[in-house]
Amino acid sequence: MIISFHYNIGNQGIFHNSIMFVKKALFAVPNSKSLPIGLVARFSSATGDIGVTVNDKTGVATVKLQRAPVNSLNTGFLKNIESTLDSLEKEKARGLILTSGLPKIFTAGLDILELYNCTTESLTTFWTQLQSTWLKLHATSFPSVALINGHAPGAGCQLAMSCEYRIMLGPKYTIGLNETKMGIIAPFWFVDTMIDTLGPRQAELALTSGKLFTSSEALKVGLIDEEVGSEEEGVAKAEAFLSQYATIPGTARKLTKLMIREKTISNLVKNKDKDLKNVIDLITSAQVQKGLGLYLQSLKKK
Ligand SMILES: CCCC/C=C\CC(=O)SCCNC(=O)CCNC(=O)[C@H](O)C(C)(C)COP(=O)(O)OP(=O)(O)OC[C@H]1O[C@@H](n2cnc3c(N)ncnc32)[C@H](O)[C@@H]1OP(=O)(O)O
Repeated sequence: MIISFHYNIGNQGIFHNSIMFVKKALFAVPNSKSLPIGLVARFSSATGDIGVTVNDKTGVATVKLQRAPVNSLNTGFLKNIESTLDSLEKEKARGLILTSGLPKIFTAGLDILELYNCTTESLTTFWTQLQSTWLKLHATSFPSVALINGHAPGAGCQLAMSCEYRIMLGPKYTIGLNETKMGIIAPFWFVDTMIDTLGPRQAELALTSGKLFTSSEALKVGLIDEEVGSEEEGVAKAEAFLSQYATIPGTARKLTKLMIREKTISNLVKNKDKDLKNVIDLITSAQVQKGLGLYLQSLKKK
């Protein structure tokens, strides 16, 4: 077994090293870093770090999101995720395992600091990037698995639902679209995605109450496909899921996926401007700004 070392200087000048085994090759992704879990830096860089490893036997890429402290999704991080997906498409990856390199958090969803005290201009940049990153993830040509190894509220749940298979580490973490709890409304394409995943009845119950599901509750309603007791088990299950596609012709697989997702995708593509306007009207209102301020304070007080 050959072990190779990679030394990267993080955005904030923090020194990292990582150990990768011979079966895995470092994938050339712009702006990406490979950080071992134990060396996650406690800073929140503008673009975050994305660790990408590709198994050179199977062609499956493991993408680890790393933007301390909670992988919240800001414009730069979303852009970084989108570039990573672009690179994987270009390099013809055979599968994706999307997971977190941080302990306890898959992603805390949208960076609330992008919503609070924002300007119409900054919100437009942020929201347009979110739409674009989501469209890319939702329509990848390769099969995708979310290995949810921590909490996944709000847009964290949305990213997970856009993968084709969800495996969640139990039993401590929660997942769901909790927007109504914050006094905001999930955008229509979040709602569409949840309906596609849970069916209208369970989606309505979940969305109206802003429910955050434990892993076993999520399994019961079909929000996740498998619950596991350890990350190792999760990786093994993700690899097993993806391995079934090794013998399925890629184009037939991809076109079938896109046919099933077409309605939800084209609903956003056709209504991007309307969606943006809805968000600007909602988020810049005095009432929502006050609520977001209180929510941020409550998170900081914990
Ligand atoms: C029309 C608009 C629609 C909007 C659509 C989408 C909705 C979203 O995605 S909104 C975001 C939804 N997410 C949440 O509500 C999660 C909020 N966070 C949490 O519940 C907890 O932080 C979490 C369970 C994720 C982690 O808990 P802890 O491990 O205990 O960490 P802390 O709570 O101490 O947090 C550490 C640090 O991070 C800040 N934080 C947390 N979440 C966010 C966030 N989403 N955006 C920005 N910042 C966040 C938190 O305030 C702490 O900050 P400091 O106190 O300064 O360290």
